[in-house]
Amino acid sequence: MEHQHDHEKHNHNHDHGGIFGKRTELYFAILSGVFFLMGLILARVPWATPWVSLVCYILAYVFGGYFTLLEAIGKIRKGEFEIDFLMIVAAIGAAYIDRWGEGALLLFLFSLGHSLEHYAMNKASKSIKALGELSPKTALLKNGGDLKEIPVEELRLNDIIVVKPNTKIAADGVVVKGSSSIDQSSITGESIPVDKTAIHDISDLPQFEKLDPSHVVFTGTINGDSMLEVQVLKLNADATISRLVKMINEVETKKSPTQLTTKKFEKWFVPIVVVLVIGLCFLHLIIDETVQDSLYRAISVLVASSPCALAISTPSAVISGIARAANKGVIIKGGRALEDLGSLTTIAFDKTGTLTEGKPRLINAIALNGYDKKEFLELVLDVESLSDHPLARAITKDLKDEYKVENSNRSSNMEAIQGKGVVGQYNGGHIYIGNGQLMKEKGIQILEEIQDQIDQLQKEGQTIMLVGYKQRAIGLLSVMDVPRKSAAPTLERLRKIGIKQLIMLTGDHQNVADSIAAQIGLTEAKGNLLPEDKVKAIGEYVNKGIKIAMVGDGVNDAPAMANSTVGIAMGAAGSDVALETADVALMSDRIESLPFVIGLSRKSKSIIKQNLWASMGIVAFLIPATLFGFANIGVAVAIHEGSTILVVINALRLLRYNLD
Ligand SMILES: Nc1ncnc2c1ncn2[C@@H]1O[C@H](COP(=O)(O)OP(=O)(O)OP(=O)(O)O)[C@@H](O)[C@H]1O
Ligand SMILES: [Zn+2]
Repeated sequence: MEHQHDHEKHNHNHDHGGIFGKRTELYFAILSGVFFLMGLILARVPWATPWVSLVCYILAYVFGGYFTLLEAIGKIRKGEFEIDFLMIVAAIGAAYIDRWGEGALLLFLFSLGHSLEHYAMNKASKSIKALGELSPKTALLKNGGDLKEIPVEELRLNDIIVVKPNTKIAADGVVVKGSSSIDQSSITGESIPVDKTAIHDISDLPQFEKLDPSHVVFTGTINGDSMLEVQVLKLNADATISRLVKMINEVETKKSPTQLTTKKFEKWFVPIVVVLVIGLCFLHLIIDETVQDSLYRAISVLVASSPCALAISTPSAVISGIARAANKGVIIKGGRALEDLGSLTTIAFDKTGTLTEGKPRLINAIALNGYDKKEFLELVLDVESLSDHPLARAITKDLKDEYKVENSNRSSNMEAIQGKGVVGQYNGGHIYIGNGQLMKEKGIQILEEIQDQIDQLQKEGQTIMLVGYKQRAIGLLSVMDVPRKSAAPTLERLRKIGIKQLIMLTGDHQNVADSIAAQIGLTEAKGNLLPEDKVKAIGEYVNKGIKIAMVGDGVNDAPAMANSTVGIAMGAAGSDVALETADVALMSDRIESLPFVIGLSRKSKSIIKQNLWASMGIVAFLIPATLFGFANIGVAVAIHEGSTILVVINALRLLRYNLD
C-alpha cells in the first residue's frame, strides 16, 4: 500500500498539472462556467452596472482560455496548427463584436469538453501505466547467511534474492531453490497460476531466452504459498515488464492508417474553413447586414467546423484497444498493427512451439546397418549437444534422461545446415544428422525397407532424422511433438469468426505436416520449407493483396513475420527478440488469445468508423446550421463538445471488451 502511494506522488500525469494538481484543468473549466453564469445573471439584474457582468465574463475567459491558450501555443511551436488556436480566435472575435457572453460560453464549454476528454483518455492510458506500477521497489538480497532489503535498482546480475510467499517478485531471473505456483497474470494475462520449480544445474546457465519457462520468473508477478530463491538474470531496467511499459508508451506516438488519413483530411479541410470564415467576415460588403452580423456568423461557422471530434475519434479508440489488449497479456504495437489485425482473412502458423507443444519427445532411436547401438547413441548425443535447435535439445535431454547415455564430448566443428540438420566431426569422420534431403545431398543411401518405415512414422506425425557417418546411414531418430490441446478449438474459433484460411508452414516433412493438419483442422499445410521458403510463401499471399498474419516464436520466424501483414509472436515474455520484432506479442504462449485480439481489433475498427461518421456528420450538420443562422455560437459549441465527448466515451467501451 505504502509503495503505491509513493508512486502516485511521483508518477502522476504532468501534462496539465497546476495549482490544483491533476484536476486543475477541470477546475479551471468549472470556474470558467461559474463566472459565465454569474455574468449571465448579473447582466439581467437591473441594479448591477454593466461592467460587473463584463468582469465576470472576462474571468470566465481567463479560466476557460488558460489551458486552451497554453496548448495552442505549444502546438504552434511544434509547427502544428490546431483546433485550440481556432477556438482562441473565435473567442477573441466574439469579444471584439462585444459578445462577451457567448465568447465566455464558448471557452467554458470548450475547456470543459477538453478536460473531460483528457480525463477519459487518461483512463485508457492509466490501465497501461498500471503495468509499470507492478514492480516492487525493493528486493530481499541474500547475502551469505542473512537477508538485506535493498532497492531493486541496486540488484546486480547473478545476485540471489529471496521471495517470500505471497509477495511480488522483484527481478527477472531463474528459480534456484524452492518451488511455487506463481500468478503471472500481470504479464501474460493468464489468470491461472503457473508452477515454477528450481533449475537442477546452476553451474552452466543457458541464456535467459533459452531457459525452460518452468524455472523462469518475471518482475511484478506474484509468488504463491512457498518461499523461493531466485538468481537475478536481468537488471531492473531491462526487465520484461520495464520493456513492455516502454514499448506501449512508444506505441501511442505511432499513428494508425486511419489516423494518417484523418490528418490528411484535416490538412485540406482546415484551410478551406479558414478561407470560408475569412470570406464570411466580409459578407456585409455584399449583402445587407451589419459588420457585427457578418462577424458573428463567421465565428459560429468557425466553431461549427472545427474538426475536434474527428481529431480524437481514432486515437481514443486506438489507445483504448491497445490498453485492453495489454491487460490481457497481448502487446499490440501501434494503431497500424491494431487496424491490420482487424482486417485479417488468413493466418499462417509455424508448427513447432506454435501449433504444437514445442516439447518434442524422442520416440525411436534405431541403429541401422548393424551399427552398434550404444556407440550410435553416444555419437548422436555428442553431436546434438552442440546444437541449440529445439529438436537437438529434445534429443539431448531424452538421451541423457531416458537412455542414460553420457556425453563424452568427442565431437567437434558442429555446424547447422539451415532447415536440414547438422554436420560435425567425430573420430575423424563426417557425421550428418538431419532430414532425408540432407542425406540425399550428401550421397548417403537409405534402403527401401527403411524408407517405408520412415513414411509410416511420418504419417503418424513423427519427425524423422537420419544419421549418416562416414558416408553410411547408421541410424534413425524419430521425435514426436504433440499438438497443443488448445490448437484445435482455437482454429475452430478463428474459422467461426471468419478467418478463411488457416495455414501451417513448417520445415518438417510434408507427411508430418499433413498429419498434424488433420489432427487440428487446418485449411492447408506446407511442409519441407526452408526458412527462406517460409518468407516466400508469405510474400505470395501478400502480393495477392491478402491480409495475412504470421504466428511464430518471433525468433526463427522473424523474417517471415516481417514479410507478413502482421507478425504475431507467441510466448514473448521470455524473449526480448520476439518482443522487439513482432507487431503483436502474446506474452503467454496461449494461442487461444488470438480470437480475442482479432475480435478486439475488429471492434476497434468498427468503433473508429462509427466515430468518424458521427464526427463528420455533426460537422456537416453544424456548418449549414450556423451559416444560415439556425444555430448560434452557444448551440454550436455545445453540440461540438458534446459530440467530442460522445466519441471518446464510445471508444472507452473497448476497455471492457470481451469476446463472447
Ligand atoms: N539440430 C538438428 N538435428 C537434427 N535434425 C535437424 C536439426 N536441425 C534441423 N533438422 C532437420 O531439419 C528439419 C527442418 O528444420 P527446421 O528448423 O527448418 O524446422 P523445425 O524448426 O523443425 O520445424 P518448424 O518449421 O515447424 O518450426 C527438421 O525437421 C529436422 O529433420
Ligand atoms: Zn472541441
